[in-house]
Amino acid sequence: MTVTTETSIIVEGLTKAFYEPRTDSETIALKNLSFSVRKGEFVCLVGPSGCGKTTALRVIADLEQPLSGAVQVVGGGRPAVVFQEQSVFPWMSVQDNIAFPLRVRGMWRKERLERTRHLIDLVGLNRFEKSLPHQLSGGMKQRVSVARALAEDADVLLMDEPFGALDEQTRLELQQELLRIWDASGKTVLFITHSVDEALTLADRVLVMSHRPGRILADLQVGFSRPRDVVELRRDERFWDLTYEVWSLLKGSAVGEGEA
Ligand SMILES: Nc1ncnc2c1ncn2[C@@H]1O[C@H](COP(=O)(O)OP(=O)(O)OP(=O)(O)O)[C@@H](O)[C@H]1O
Repeated sequence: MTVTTETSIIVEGLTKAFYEPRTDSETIALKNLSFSVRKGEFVCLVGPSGCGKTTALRVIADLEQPLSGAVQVVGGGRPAVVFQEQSVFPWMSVQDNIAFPLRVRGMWRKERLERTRHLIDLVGLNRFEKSLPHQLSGGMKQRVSVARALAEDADVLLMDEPFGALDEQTRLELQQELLRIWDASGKTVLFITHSVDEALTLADRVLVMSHRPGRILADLQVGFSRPRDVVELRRDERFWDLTYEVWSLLKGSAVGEGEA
């Protein structure tokens, strides 16, 4: 794989297996997975349930060790991660949740307050600074998670089905906001989703994975112009052509086909 100054994430020949001592069995989650992501690119990983998407992301985030292969996040710094389950601290206000990574970094109070205020503004949570998570809707809690990940100020943002548990309308709203934030931030985003629709709405490139053990079936360019309007996009015939293409690939990769 050619590594250039424009490369942000490199995944090469990644294999990961989980051993289950109770049944003395092994699950091969990933086998020889390779791909790369350019700096500032928005890449979505789609694939059937259990194909190893989360495992790949956890290895990239250094939360899991691979059996073989290598991962490199160029430019240093740990990637920030947003998970599907709302990973906010329930006892902390919106403001304190978002400020947490800044506090850990030892940022001075004045600067921390300014930065937190900016992030609250960015994710549209004004008037809710003092609220506790249980007083917020699911969509609002995910806004807090996104803001907290942005507070980490990492170049790479890894997102694992962050909008998966939300209703369609809230999901569309958050997709639009994420695009706006990403446009302004220049961050590299690797975003996992089950939704073909969501992947095509957000990504510059969609990587389609096979059933477990996951490998890349296709690497599709999504050439819609930016900034995108998540609703208007649906008037574009290419959106539906690509939807068909991805679904055909997923349908062609039958369950068990790729099992080791
Ligand atoms: N900690 C673990 N211990 C044992 N097996 C695991 C572990 N984590 C994942 N697996 C197995 O590895 C395979 C891949 O799981 P993974 O969560 O990466 O898939 P996924 O594509 O993210 O699935 P989904 O889309 O449903 O979240 C699955 O068969 C899963 O059961």
